[in-house]
Amino acid sequence: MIKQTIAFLGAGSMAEAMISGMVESGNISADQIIVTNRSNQDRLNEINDKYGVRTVLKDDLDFSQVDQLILAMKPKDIDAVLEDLRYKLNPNQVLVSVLAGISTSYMEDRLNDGQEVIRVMPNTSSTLRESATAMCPGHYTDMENVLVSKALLQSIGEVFIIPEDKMDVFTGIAGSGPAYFYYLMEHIEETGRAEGMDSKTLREIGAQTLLGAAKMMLEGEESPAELRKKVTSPNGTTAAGLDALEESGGGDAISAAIKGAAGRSKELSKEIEGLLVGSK
Ligand SMILES: NC(=O)C1=CN([C@@H]2O[C@H](COP(=O)(O)OP(=O)(O)OC[C@H]3O[C@@H](n4cnc5c(N)ncnc54)[C@H](OP(=O)(O)O)[C@@H]3O)[C@@H](O)[C@H]2O)C=CC1
Ligand SMILES: O=C(O)[C@@H]1CCC=N1
Repeated sequence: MIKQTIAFLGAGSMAEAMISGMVESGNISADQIIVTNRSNQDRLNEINDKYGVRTVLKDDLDFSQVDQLILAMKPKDIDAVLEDLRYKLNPNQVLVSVLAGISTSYMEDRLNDGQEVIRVMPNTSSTLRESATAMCPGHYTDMENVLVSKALLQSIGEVFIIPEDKMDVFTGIAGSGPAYFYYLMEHIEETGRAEGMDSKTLREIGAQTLLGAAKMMLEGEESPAELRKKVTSPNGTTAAGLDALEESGGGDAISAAIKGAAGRSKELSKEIEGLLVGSK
C-alpha cells in the first residue's frame, strides 16, 4: 500500500485515466489523491463524484501535504507552472511529469537546485490498469523516490525505466499508440459494416482478435514474425491479406505514424524552448 500523498496539476483525460486506475488498484486510497485544475470546478466535482478523490482549485492546494506532484496539464503551460512551483516545492517533493516532449533538464533548470524530477509517459489504458508506462529520473532524484513512483505507476500497468533519449520514440509507440489501434479498429468496423455486419459484434470480434494477438506476444516465446507465419497458409487468405496490406503501404504507414509522433515530441520541446520559428 502506498502511503504517500499524490497531487495532480491537471484534471483532463490523462489525469482521469491515471486516477481511475490508481483508485481501482487499491494500492493507494482515494483520499491520498488530490486533483486540481485552474478554474473548472464542474470538472473537479465530476472527478470527485466518480472516484472519491479530493479536489481543489490549484491555487488552494496545500503543498505541504504533497509527496509527489504529478504534472498533467498541456506542455504549452509548462513555463507558467514551473515558475509558480519554484517557490512552492521543496527539492525532496518529487515532481512527476507526464507532459510529452518536456525533458527532465528543462524542468530542473527552472526549479530550485537539486529538485527531484521524474519524466513519465503513460497512456490512456491506465484507466483499466493496462498502461505501458515509461519513466526516467532526473539528475537529483533519489533512488528510493524512483521506486515509490514506480510502485505508483505499476498500479496502472507495466512500467519501463528507459534512458531519456528514448522517451520521444517511446511516446510515438506507447503514449500515442492506443490511438493507432483505435484507428485500426475503426477501419475494421467500417469494412465489416460494409459487408452487412453490425457494429457491436464487429467491436467484440476486432477487440478479441487484438487481445488474443497481444496475449500471444506477451505470454509466448515466439517473435511476431514467427507468429505471423503460423497464421499464413501458403496461397491462403492471410497471404492475400498481407499482400494487400504491404501493397497499400501498411508497414511503412505504421513506421511513419511512430516517427511522426516521436518527431512531434522532439518538436514540442524545441517549441517550448522557443527555438522554432513561428512556435506558439
Ligand atoms: N491524452 C493522452 O493520451 C496522454 C497525454 N499525455 C500528456 O498529458 C498531459 C495532459 O493531456 P490531456 O489530459 O490530454 O489534456 P487535457 O486538455 O484533457 O487536460 C489538461 C488539464 O490541465 C488543466 N490545467 C491547465 N493548466 C493548469 C495549471 N496551471 N494547473 C493545474 N491544472 C491546469 C486543465 O484544466 P483548467 O483549464 O481548468 O486549468 C485540464 O484539466 C499533456 O501534457 C500530454 O502530453 C501523456 C500521455 C498520454
Ligand atoms: O497527443 C499527445 O500529445 C499526447 C501525448 C501522448 C498521447 N497523447
